[in-house]
Amino acid sequence: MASTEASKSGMDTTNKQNSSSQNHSPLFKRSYCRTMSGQSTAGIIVIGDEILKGQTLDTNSNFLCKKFFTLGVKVQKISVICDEVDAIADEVALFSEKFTHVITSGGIGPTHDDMTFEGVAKAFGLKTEFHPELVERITHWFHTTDMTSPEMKMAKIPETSQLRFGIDPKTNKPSLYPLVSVRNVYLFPGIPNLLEKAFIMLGDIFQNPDVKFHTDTIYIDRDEASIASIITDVANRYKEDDVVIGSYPNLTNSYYKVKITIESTNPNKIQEVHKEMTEKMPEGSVVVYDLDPLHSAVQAVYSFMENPNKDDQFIQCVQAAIRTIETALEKYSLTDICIGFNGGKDCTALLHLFYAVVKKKYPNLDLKLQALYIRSRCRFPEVEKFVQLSRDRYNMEMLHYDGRIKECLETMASDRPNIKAVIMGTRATDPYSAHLEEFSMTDPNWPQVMRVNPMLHWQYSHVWQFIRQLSLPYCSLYDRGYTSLGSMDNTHPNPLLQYVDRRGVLTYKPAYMLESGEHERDGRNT
Ligand SMILES: Cc1cc2nc3c(=O)[nH]c(=O)nc-3n(C[C@H](O)[C@H](O)[C@H](O)COP(=O)(O)OP(=O)(O)OC[C@H]3O[C@@H](n4cnc5c(N)ncnc54)[C@H](O)[C@@H]3O)c2cc1C
Ligand SMILES: NC(=O)C1=CN([C@@H]2O[C@H](COP(=O)(O)OP(=O)(O)OC[C@H]3O[C@@H](n4cnc5c(N)ncnc54)[C@H](O)[C@@H]3O)[C@@H](O)[C@H]2O)C=CC1
Ligand SMILES: [Co+2]
Ligand SMILES: [K+]
Ligand SMILES: [Mg+2]
Repeated sequence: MASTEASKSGMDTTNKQNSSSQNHSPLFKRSYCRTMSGQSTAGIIVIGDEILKGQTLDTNSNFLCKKFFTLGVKVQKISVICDEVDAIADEVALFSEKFTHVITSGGIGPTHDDMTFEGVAKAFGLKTEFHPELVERITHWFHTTDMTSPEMKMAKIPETSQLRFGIDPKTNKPSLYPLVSVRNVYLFPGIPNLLEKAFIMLGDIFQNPDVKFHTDTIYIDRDEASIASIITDVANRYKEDDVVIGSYPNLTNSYYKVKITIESTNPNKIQEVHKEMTEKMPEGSVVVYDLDPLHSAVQAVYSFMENPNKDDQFIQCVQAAIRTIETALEKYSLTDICIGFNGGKDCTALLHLFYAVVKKKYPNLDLKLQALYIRSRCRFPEVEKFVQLSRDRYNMEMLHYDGRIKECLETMASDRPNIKAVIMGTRATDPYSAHLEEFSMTDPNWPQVMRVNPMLHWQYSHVWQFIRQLSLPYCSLYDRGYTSLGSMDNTHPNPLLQYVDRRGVLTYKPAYMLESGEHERDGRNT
């Protein structure tokens, strides 16, 4: 079976062989995007009428780009083409020339519109033929020996194809269905979870064993235009080195406006560029930002416990909050307790504390945290959205109720009698909260649950210090001058944060810039 391409297709092997072997060397110069020496490149061809008709959103190419990035392979181009033999042949021939690896997604199934095998064969001037091993599998699988059946069509692949069976990580056995490749072209099925499974099993064949890629990220809290010359200047100085610098503005993140990425095969180079770039940036513009604060939640939260600084009020408050939550978890099991989460800043800080203390106490927990969310009428859509995002981020089971808090608690008492305690972000400066303690039952004329208030003595500034120090996401309204959230008809941005920006537009500073915490409710009519 394994015949060399030359004899089969009678092609002039010299220049074909050289050129194809030549373009296998990752060093060839005509690549589109900058690559580092030794770096392999890839091209992705998404095949499917359904994509071009907008009926199916292409997720395969994004999945493949993420995977290739971690493998250190530089994806240079993605193209989406229709299920047509000539379109496939042309694109595959071009990509096979230009890139180290070519991935096709789609069109290898049994239906009439699956033409990828014919297309790839045509790209290399090959015929398709029944591959004995695939015939045998398909016969056995679909119980058919009819060579004209649609199923058997999947066994008709380009001559000289290679079959690759990965090891299924779940069963640790060879995968049932092989991946077909022809030269440097790998033909994946279009169905996302089949493509993803196949790639996860086989992706290592694309890894450059001898080159390791390092990436580093710098976050800047200035708009990109104001620092573009610095970035360009540094990038030019390292143009000839094995360094690729990227700049990515982000208009919605609460912590940074530009993310700078530095990629290189040489870790020392990365250090050098990092140092030079950060030194050249404006004073105070480089921010420490944690992309995934949940990942480091336990370590970050419990590092406060090790902080010996006895007279730092903020540290004391955080330590006290951790201890109160730990005590609550001694008294109540996770089914007895829930967190009152209404998307506000206080319970945003509280949720992270609660999450970290629970994770420390129950490291292998797969239980969802229970959260109570009583929705007031005409609530802000931004709050609603943030509550959903937080639910997913912290894997919470939301107990939703609509209406007045007291009634909702009554309803909860009957349909969730297991809830005995609610952890809340109440602070003593909240209305009617001065008398509260860390553990205070609800008032006698209220449904009886234990209110747990770990943040009772936190000041307004402590809440923001905690949130921002840990890069916690928070409701976007707080970046627009809202300092305390009620419903839309009784809340507006805090007048104390108001200012006129350089274009003469009236804007508001973010909530964390409010100096005097006692004015936190100046934006509330009630
Ligand atoms: C579980 C619970 C028990 C209560 N018990 C009493 C009581 O016994 N006597 C009494 O007079 N008042 C009680 N209240 C009402 C409370 O005193 C406040 O009026 C109410 O929490 C709104 O506080 P706030 O406007 O300061 O908002 P926040 O400052 O946002 O409230 C502080 C914390 O309460 C929790 N919380 C507030 N509103 C909600 C909500 N809609 N959904 C989920 N969690 C929320 C959050 O954890 C929040 O961090 C209770 C409220 C709750 C949620
Ligand atoms: N198990 C396996 O690994 C293999 C299975 N097959 C068979 O082939 C058929 C499916 O393979 P193909 O014909 O290649 O699929 P296809 O090209 O027919 O696409 C199938 C469906 O996958 C989705 N899809 C396609 N491209 C996508 C993209 N880029 N992003 C997101 N979604 C996308 C679309 O919903 C499309 O209708 C099935 O019948 C399967 O049994 C064939 C080979 C391998
Ligand atoms: Co198909
Ligand atoms: K199809
Ligand atoms: Mg298709």
